[in-house]
Amino acid sequence: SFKIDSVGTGTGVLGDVKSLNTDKQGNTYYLQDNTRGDGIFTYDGENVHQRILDRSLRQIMRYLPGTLWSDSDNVFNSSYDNAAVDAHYYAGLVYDYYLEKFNRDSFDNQGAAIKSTVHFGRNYNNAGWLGEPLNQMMYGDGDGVNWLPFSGAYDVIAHEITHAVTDRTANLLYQNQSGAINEAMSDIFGVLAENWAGLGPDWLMGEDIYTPNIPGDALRSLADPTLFGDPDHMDDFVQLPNTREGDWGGVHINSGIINKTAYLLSEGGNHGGVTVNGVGQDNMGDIFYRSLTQYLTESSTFSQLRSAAEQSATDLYGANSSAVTSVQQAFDAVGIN
Ligand SMILES: O=C(O)[C@H](CCc1ccccc1)CC1(C(=O)N[C@@H](Cc2c[nH]c3ccccc23)C(=O)O)CCCC1
Ligand SMILES: [Ca+2]
Ligand SMILES: [Ca+2]
Ligand SMILES: [Zn+2]
Repeated sequence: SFKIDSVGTGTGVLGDVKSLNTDKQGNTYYLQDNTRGDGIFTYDGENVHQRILDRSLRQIMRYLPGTLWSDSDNVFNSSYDNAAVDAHYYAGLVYDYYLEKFNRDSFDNQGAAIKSTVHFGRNYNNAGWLGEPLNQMMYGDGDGVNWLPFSGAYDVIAHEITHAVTDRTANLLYQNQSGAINEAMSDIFGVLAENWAGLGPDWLMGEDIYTPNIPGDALRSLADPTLFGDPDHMDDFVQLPNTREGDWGGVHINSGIINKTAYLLSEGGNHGGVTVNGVGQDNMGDIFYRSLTQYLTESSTFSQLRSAAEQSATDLYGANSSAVTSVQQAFDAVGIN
């Protein structure tokens, strides 16, 4: 069927109203945004997680992506709609971020369709990027106490889409130091994208969907990872087994060291006995984006990230630029040589 672009409105997880690019087919409106790349598609998982017996990816694949979200009047204002509204709207904003800031057309730089499944599971307290062969995001509803529906946070959606960018570029192995860099890249561009959209500025991850009854906390902090129990220096690198229980060698924990590095490079500060002269968010983002897309590989270590960032800063600003010095200061400050 040929596409008819329409514009609807919807209410997000936090009760905010926003306009949505939809697709009109007959008298039905779908959460299909035809204005960006090969499209942005949002699906109803219909609580698939509860229907999967063994929770295996093979089982999940039988049910995902679910049903393309449809509505009869192009007004998505029921509570069941909230998670879909934000998944759809924020995915479009993340597409715009990568296109405007890095001239990257979707996560594969070839306009790949961006697909999200919400209502992946009632009380399912997580979200994620499901790589090959699904190549889509999924969002749990959260338990309502510790978590709201995960698509309600722009930085979470930018985090997940950045996993897709990483998969198509450095393809950093999701374990140990390469996995912690993978995680940090998603947190860093999650925060930068949110600040770019004017929905911050903060250096926190997931604050909009984390513990709705407790203000001011978050899943992670890039400015001070230790606020939520993550390390901010190599002296505190956490050795964990490369298992699910060990968070694949602590990828969501040791990412704090790289997150802190990015924060210091951007904002400057004194840490680990070192003074860092900040270069600002845009320049930090350019240095980390160039590292991710031009120099890092599957097995890159923290030390190789330092080399990649120094080379990227040299490429962008010159060998004797203050930016190169700032990169060296930032990595010195967290003890990465
Ligand atoms: O993308 C990621 O890194 C996380 C996806 C984890 C995942 C991996 C493989 C299959 C399924 C899910 C999801 C997010 C995450 O950081 N999850 C952490 C923290 C977390 C979320 N829900 C939890 C429940 C219990 C404990 C920890 C958590 C984790 O999975 O560790 C990213 C932003 C918010 C949720
Ligand atoms: Ca945030
Ligand atoms: Ca909270
Ligand atoms: Zn992640």
